[in-house]
Amino acid sequence: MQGLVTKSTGSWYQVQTPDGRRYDCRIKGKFRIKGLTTTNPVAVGDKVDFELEPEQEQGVITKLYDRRNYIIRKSINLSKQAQIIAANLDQAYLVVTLASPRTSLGFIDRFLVTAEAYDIPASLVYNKLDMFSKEGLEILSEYKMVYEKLGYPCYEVSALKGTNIPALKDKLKDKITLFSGHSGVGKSSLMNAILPDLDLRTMEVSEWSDKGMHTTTFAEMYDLPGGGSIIDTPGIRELGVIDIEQQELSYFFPEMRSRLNQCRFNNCRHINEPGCAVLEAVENGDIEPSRYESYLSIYNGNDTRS
Ligand SMILES: Nc1nc2c(ncn2[C@@H]2O[C@H](COP(=O)(O)OP(=O)(O)OP(=O)(O)O)[C@@H](O)[C@H]2O)c(=O)[nH]1
Ligand SMILES: [Zn+2]
Repeated sequence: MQGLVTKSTGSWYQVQTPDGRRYDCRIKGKFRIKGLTTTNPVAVGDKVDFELEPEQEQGVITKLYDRRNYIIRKSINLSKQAQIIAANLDQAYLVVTLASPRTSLGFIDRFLVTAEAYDIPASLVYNKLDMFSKEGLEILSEYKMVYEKLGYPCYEVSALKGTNIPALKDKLKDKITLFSGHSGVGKSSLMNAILPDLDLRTMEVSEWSDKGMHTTTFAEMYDLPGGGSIIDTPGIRELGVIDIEQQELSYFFPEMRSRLNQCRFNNCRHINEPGCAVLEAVENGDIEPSRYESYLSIYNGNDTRS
């Protein structure tokens, strides 16, 4: 049978067939991806073949189909190992807040660079709109302008009050969307507002523990009532930017990418080179200083997680 992986614990995978049934499956044999050593070979969003074990409700995954794209998380140790979080995404949404807690611009830019590197369209969802003062709303519209100009759609919502949730739902229709965000930005509240029957989740989790499966999920997919699905990544703070060479980094900033062929040197690092079109654009205000700071920070390998 063919199915879609909707949940993964690293040893168990939940696979959904086109008729909507879900089966718990294990993996048999080895699945290797060229050039990438991963701790989990199959991830949420993967299309697989599986066979049910005789007289059992559980199955064995026998084939993994090619991925359109995938996102990974670096392992904590220094080995080259990575964990695949999700595969075959149509878009990635980062939930952010301007206050309580404030999502830093460095964090946002890092997320956007990662999405560019994986070739996944990214959007920003500003939550807790109900908390904004008049000045706050002005700052918000400035932020939105910066990112929208770069081609990243921005939405302002209140999960608490339900503001602009129907418009957001429209954008999710028939797409597979990854939701990401710092702890406390209201990602869970937002998902509850989008998926009215999310209470199902807690039930499923306890069912899994009854079977003695360990229930630390990397990611989980939920179907939207009107078509499409969203992928939640509980406990994952940041997507890993691995495999980006320093020389490639500017390519993942759209405002730099469009100027790269105007630099005097074709191996320009855009740091202090004469005739650098990027530096020139920063100086005359065509590139946002905060974006350039993020470039330098990622270039120098600094952690911008705060
Ligand atoms: N005022 C306001 N508060 C909100 C809104 N959305 C969420 N909150 C509050 O923000 C806090 C964090 O919300 P959660 O939904 O738990 O946030 P989360 O991002 O899932 O965070 P973790 O559960 O830590 O991963 C809670 O106290 C929510 O009630 C909103 O739109 N407006
Ligand atoms: Zn340059």
